[in-house]
Amino acid sequence: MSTAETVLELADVVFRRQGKEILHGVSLTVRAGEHWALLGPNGAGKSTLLGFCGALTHPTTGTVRVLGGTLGRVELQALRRDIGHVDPRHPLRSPLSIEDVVLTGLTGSVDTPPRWHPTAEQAAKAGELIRLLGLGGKAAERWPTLSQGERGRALIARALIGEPRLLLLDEPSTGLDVAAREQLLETVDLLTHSHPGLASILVTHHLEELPETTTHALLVSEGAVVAGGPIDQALTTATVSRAFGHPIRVARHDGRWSARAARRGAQVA
Ligand SMILES: Nc1ncnc2c1ncn2[C@@H]1O[C@H](COP(=O)(O)OP(=O)(O)OP(=O)(O)O)[C@@H](O)[C@H]1O
Repeated sequence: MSTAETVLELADVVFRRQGKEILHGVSLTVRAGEHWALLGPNGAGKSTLLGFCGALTHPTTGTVRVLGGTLGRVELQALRRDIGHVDPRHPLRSPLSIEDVVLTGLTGSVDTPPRWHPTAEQAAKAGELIRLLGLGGKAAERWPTLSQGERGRALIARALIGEPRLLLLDEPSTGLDVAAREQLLETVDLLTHSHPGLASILVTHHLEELPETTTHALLVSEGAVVAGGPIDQALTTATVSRAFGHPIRVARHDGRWSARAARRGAQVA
């Protein structure tokens, strides 16, 4: 078992809303340096789980410890500063430049607060991250003119500028064409070298959207865990077929995952 520091711990988490039990006792431990995929069909409970990981929601019962603080006992705002949350539905309306968007990661706001100016050090850090995320030379380009892929990478830089210990990526490849998706995945893979202690959780419906550096997976269905742990054990033809309620053949080539329907007559292991 890894001795790396525990970044996130969900213990027997139950979540009820409007008389309906949405999560039925989910447990998960994420340690520094681990890169988790959170996978499951529509309505499985992935976004609800990510809400706990991001210190946004409290469980009905069970405990959630994020970065050493137990939800319900610590100030959520303080915890959130150490969590980088990449939301593809980032609600930006004004024409900020990439540099400005990245700097809003320091103020925790969508727009630049009035009269706020970065220090030289903060501006240099933003520039460094913009280059790391493959947007060098585009720092002054404005949000409305950016492609989906560029926005996605800018949001990762925004999430990283506060030097978080936990990075949450909510369906980061949604809406990207194949080249933009591949660039984004390559960028995520690079983070294992540039930010070695960082832990991450990436939500997706598609195995093809998993970065090669994903180390662990949690497969959920109907509010319960189907499989969880090191990725090679968690993602198999049997577990993925069970989670998605359909015979699906899972394969891994050159570090990348794929899933396709098992054809009638073919045996599913
Ligand atoms: N606040 C709420 N009140 C009532 N039901 C809710 C609430 N939040 C989520 N749900 C329900 O809980 C279930 C899980 O939702 P969740 O959004 O976590 O699933 P998901 O796996 O992220 O789905 P998708 O892949 O479609 O985004 C769904 O049936 C959803 O309708």
